[in-house]
Amino acid sequence: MGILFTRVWRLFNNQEHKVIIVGLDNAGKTTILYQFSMNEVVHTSPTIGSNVEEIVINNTRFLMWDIGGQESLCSSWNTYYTNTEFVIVVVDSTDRERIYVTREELYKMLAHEDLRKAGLLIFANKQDVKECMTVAEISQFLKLTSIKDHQWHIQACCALTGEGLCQGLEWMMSRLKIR
Ligand SMILES: Nc1nc2c(ncn2[C@@H]2O[C@H](COP(=O)(O)OP(=O)(O)OP(=O)(O)O)[C@@H](O)[C@H]2O)c(=O)[nH]1
Ligand SMILES: [Mg+2]
Repeated sequence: MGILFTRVWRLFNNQEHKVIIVGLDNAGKTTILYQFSMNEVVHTSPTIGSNVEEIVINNTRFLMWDIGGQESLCSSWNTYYTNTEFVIVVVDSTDRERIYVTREELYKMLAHEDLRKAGLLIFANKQDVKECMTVAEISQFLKLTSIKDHQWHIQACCALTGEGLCQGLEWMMSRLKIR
């Protein structure tokens, strides 16, 4: 019984958690994905389709899908939703004009049945740029406090330096622990 329990526990603990990284084009999704997987800044070009990487942190495995954010691609985000445990929404904090587009896409996603149980992590990226939107401003624009049916967290970050990314992952790990 003890051995069986241990095996089941390991199996459970070892499972891969599916994460999708979405957001408008140029937000920094691919840069974030490769900061997670290689710990460095890669030269990116607009993603057509998706990139996927396995990220292992303290024995916890995440399978992270970085999905292209160009307007024509947003309508295909839903093909990635099945079994997703976390949605990471990357916001370009310098892009004040399109924050409302992000809000529209965000609420469309949250209403999708396949994401009913998914946790939501918002990265307010490009915090290195002067006069970018703050976390408080983005929270307000996105009306985050109105989200009651999903666990959510917003994290300021800079994908170029990696600042703030670990804190985002830590929040995801903390959500896994309390399940
Ligand atoms: N200043 C600054 N630039 C960043 C930051 N993160 C990403 N970038 C730049 O923003 C541009 C777009 O980054 P990507 O990671 O390709 O953006 P993306 O969200 O994957 O874009 P799509 O694939 O088109 O959806 C690149 O030139 C990055 O170097 C950041 O934190 N600060
Ligand atoms: Mg990309």
